Amino acid sequence: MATSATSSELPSLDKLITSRLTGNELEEYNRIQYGKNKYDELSIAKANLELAEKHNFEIAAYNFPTKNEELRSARIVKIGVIQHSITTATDKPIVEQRQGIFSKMINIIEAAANENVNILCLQEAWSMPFAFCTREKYPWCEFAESAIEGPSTMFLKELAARFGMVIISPILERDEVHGDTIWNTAVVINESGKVIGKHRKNHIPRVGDFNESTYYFEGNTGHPVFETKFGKIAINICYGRHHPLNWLMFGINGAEIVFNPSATVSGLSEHLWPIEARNAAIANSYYTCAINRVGTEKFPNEFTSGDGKLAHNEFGHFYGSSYITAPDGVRTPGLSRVKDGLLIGKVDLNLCRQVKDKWGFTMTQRLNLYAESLSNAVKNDYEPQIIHSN
Ligand SMILES: NC(=O)NCCC(=O)O
Repeated sequence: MATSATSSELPSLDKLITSRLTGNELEEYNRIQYGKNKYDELSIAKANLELAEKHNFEIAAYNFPTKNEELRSARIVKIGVIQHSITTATDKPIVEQRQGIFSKMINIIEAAANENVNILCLQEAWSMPFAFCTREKYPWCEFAESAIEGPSTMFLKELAARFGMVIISPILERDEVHGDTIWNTAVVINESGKVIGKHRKNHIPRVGDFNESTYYFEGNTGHPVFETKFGKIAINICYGRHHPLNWLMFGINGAEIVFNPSATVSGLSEHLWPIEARNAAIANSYYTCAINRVGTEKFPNEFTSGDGKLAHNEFGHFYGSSYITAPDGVRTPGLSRVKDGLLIGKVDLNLCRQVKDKWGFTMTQRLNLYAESLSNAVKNDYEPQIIHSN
């Protein structure tokens, strides 16, 4: 009922390229397409490769070399992102489904810790199936949990403290204090295992089978940037990646790394995936990390979404392909389209300012021009600025 791609799924776009091109052609492809003729791949500890082999996940790590400055010391941080499939059929008890995911995550998080990852982000709604396609309230609402003391937070708090790692945990949140409302939320846990805050998804999709608006409303937490021991981080949850102003506000608030935990399927968005988070890194002079689920999730009852498709009970293929982009637009290859994975980027946060100095995007962005234009554009009597030919 759960997981794994069909045998016809392409395992990896990047591997397809590297299996077809060699030598100078491959270097030219990489330079033009990804910004660097050769990736600076980091070696992975043998024990970790064995762990990955044993538990069937991919592990890859890349360095983003950055020029040393005279007056500021380098601010080297290891970022980790995890993509994973669900483990258990979606008609099994909730606790069993959640525990299945916890059990596999322990191995991947341990691998991240062994590679000295400082900040780790998981995928959207990581501890449950992405059941919002169904529009059924039960049992799916029962997965919603407290951001402070729900099972996912308790599980990750312990690991964050044990490994001295900041962990971002995107969950389905139940706010019991405020009307038992449900939210799509990323919880930020610091390296001591303390919840330092949360961000709620700002933009909720109403496209295809993404019937999330049946369950939760647009977030009410603005654009928080969390100042952690390892840098200033923010989270732009999934569909927010289609909204340039959402990315912009995290930049204005000083983010150095913006994570984009997502759940999206190949029929809908795969051609957009390599562009949006990468473009945001370029436009806002920060690092971005695009993280997608993997596998095909199947639900007990058929559903429709008013788009002419016949009733079905599979959401489609979550294509993984998580990747990291630096502020200069250089990116890593993507993780697999079909397999769980841990992707690590060793970055120097000084690059954010170096790119601002070089390209001047923050200096030239004309915020007050747009503030004025936008405040006019939202008025009911706004007349679009169109010059007619006659
Ligand atoms: N989870 C989510 O917001 N998905 C919407 C589809 C997309 O943005 O590609």
